Amino acid sequence: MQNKRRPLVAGNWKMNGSVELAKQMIDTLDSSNIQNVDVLVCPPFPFLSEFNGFSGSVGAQNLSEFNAGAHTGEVSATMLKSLKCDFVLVGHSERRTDNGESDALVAKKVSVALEQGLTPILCVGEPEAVRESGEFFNHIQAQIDAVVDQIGIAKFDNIVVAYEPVWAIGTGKTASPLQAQQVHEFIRQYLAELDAEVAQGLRILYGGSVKAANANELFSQPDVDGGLIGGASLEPQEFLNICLAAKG
Ligand SMILES: O=C[C@H](O)COP(=O)(O)O
Repeated sequence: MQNKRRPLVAGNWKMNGSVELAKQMIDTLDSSNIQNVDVLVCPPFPFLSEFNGFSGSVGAQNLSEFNAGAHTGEVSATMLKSLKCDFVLVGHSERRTDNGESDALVAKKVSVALEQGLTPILCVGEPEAVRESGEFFNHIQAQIDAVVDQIGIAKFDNIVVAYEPVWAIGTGKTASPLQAQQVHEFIRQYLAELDAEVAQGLRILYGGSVKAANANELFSQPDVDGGLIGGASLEPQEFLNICLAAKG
């Protein structure tokens, strides 16, 4: 039987990179013949087509909640599919902050991605003040509830969740393996109350200052199924080393 929780390592380039970096990344990853890990690169929209023929997967960093029409500057799920995307990040904290994406909008985007056959990577996580207040489980639960209400628990079979504590993103301040495990376990147990089988098969990635040097310890936690990598995914060899750390 296929391992539904096969490790996944996703690189989120954010608003960085170039055609040249795409070529270097593909060369490095394709020549490494990585086994037993799903590798995903999420470059900015203009570089998606550079990944045609890449041995791993390609994904987008965002999608529109609309399918087509007069929505200037938006990119639809159908367009992403035509560019061979399999995945799309939804609700990254930078979009929640910079673009005011609400839990409800994020839930709608997850639904649209699924309808068009994309696998959404639902990003959740608490800001520093929420962590310090001790209310982080409630914060994450609300982010997840919005999506459960929109799509139902059964469709979590076709999504990936990424836990990214906002205070750990791009700060060099990684969550400890214990802190990551604690939240991942919470997410899985919370969803297991709705459907144990779906929760057991759900991939939950950790994101926030992951590097090759700390990846192994984070990925060894029982409920951590890989990573969502920002800064370190811009360096081909470093990203490859993180992918290799996920294969167990
Ligand atoms: O999507 C990736 C995350 O925001 C993590 O970014 P980072 O690895 O630069 O901290």
